[in-house]
Amino acid sequence: MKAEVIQSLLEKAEEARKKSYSPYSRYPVGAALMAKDGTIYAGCNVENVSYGAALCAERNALGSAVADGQRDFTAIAIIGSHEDYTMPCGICRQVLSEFHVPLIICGNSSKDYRTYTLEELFPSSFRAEELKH
Ligand SMILES: O=c1ccn([C@H]2C[C@H](O)[C@@H](CO)O2)c(=O)[nH]1
Repeated sequence: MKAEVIQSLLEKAEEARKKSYSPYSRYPVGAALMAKDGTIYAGCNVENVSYGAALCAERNALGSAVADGQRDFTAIAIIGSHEDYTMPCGICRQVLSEFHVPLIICGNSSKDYRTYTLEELFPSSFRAEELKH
């Protein structure tokens, strides 16, 4: 993926991060998911007084994209902390795996990031084919 495209995803993730509702953890996260047609869907974490009801930025971005009819994606960028690279949680890895989001860009600012393949972050995943066994 071209550096300029990664840059624009990180910028969108950073914008969404500013809208995070995270009064309990005080850890705002933003995500930006690119569909194969180039459309970008943003999401932020939305927490709840019942802590377990919190929704992560990545899953909110994916939900918006799917509701808009998207099923094929090229990459997702995530920004949480500005001190460290923000890695997706286990549940988000499972959900990204469902839609085969192939590239995960973990940023700590719009300029500094690391990229991982889905396979690197979520190897040997549980697959739909297994339900047929
Ligand atoms: O990849 C991540 C990791 C954490 N969070 C959120 C969940 C919770 O609101 C806060 C602290 O865990 O960060 C995300 O949105 N994405």
